[in-house]
Amino acid sequence: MIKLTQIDKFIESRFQRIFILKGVDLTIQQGEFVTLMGPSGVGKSTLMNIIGLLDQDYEGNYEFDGKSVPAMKDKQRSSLHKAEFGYIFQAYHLIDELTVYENIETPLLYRNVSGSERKSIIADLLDRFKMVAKKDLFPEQLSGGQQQLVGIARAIAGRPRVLLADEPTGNLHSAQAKEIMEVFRELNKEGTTIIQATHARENADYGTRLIEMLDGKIDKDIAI
Ligand SMILES: Nc1ncnc2c1ncn2[C@@H]1O[C@H](COP(=O)(O)OP(=O)(O)OP(=O)(O)O)[C@@H](O)[C@H]1O
Repeated sequence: MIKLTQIDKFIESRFQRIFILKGVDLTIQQGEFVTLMGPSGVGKSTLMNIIGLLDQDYEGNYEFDGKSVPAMKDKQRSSLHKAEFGYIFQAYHLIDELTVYENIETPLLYRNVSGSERKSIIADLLDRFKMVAKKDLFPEQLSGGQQQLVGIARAIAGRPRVLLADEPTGNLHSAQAKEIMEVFRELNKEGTTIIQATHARENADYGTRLIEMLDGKIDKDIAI
């Protein structure tokens, strides 16, 4: 599904080229649950942004479902991003002025999903995450764990095949973090491919594969 070959990402400073990723080869099959770990600044978020089609500024090849991503036109890449990827961030990135319901609805509006279908998808998600009673509240009226559940609901509303989660439990206490990881495990069982970056070793135990990065490279790649 995802095949990265010899990916280099670098920035040009005045005197030298600084590599953020160097020679990364990585193949991820549909249905895997992959955890990226490694010290801060090692390139985890950079790699996830490349995988999620948010960063085009790199060298090497990236094939998604056998199609070369660098060869795609911007429009094609952007519709692929919208159709196939859901993104979850450490800092939730919910829209403060919108209710829980409206936050979950946003990506569906971009995808031109009909009103009745939107209602049914959101009702299912609210039910699944036990947030029905909270649907008219605003993000600031929720706990961190609840905000992250809304972030997940929003990310999966469009039924993406790949879920990218960048330090998704970084702001949560351990019980909330566990709840989020259980949701990921369930989504993965239903067939969603999950790629998470985390500093928490216990989060890796929910996955099927652990990749440790060092100095912009893959240092270890272990099946769990
Ligand atoms: N646009 C950019 N310009 C300059 N440096 C950058 C840019 N993007 C990333 N970097 C640098 O690349 C390195 C890798 O960053 P990245 O965010 O991918 O690391 P990370 O492993 O996700 O770290 P963390 O665990 O702290 O989130 C960092 O040293 C960062 O400062």
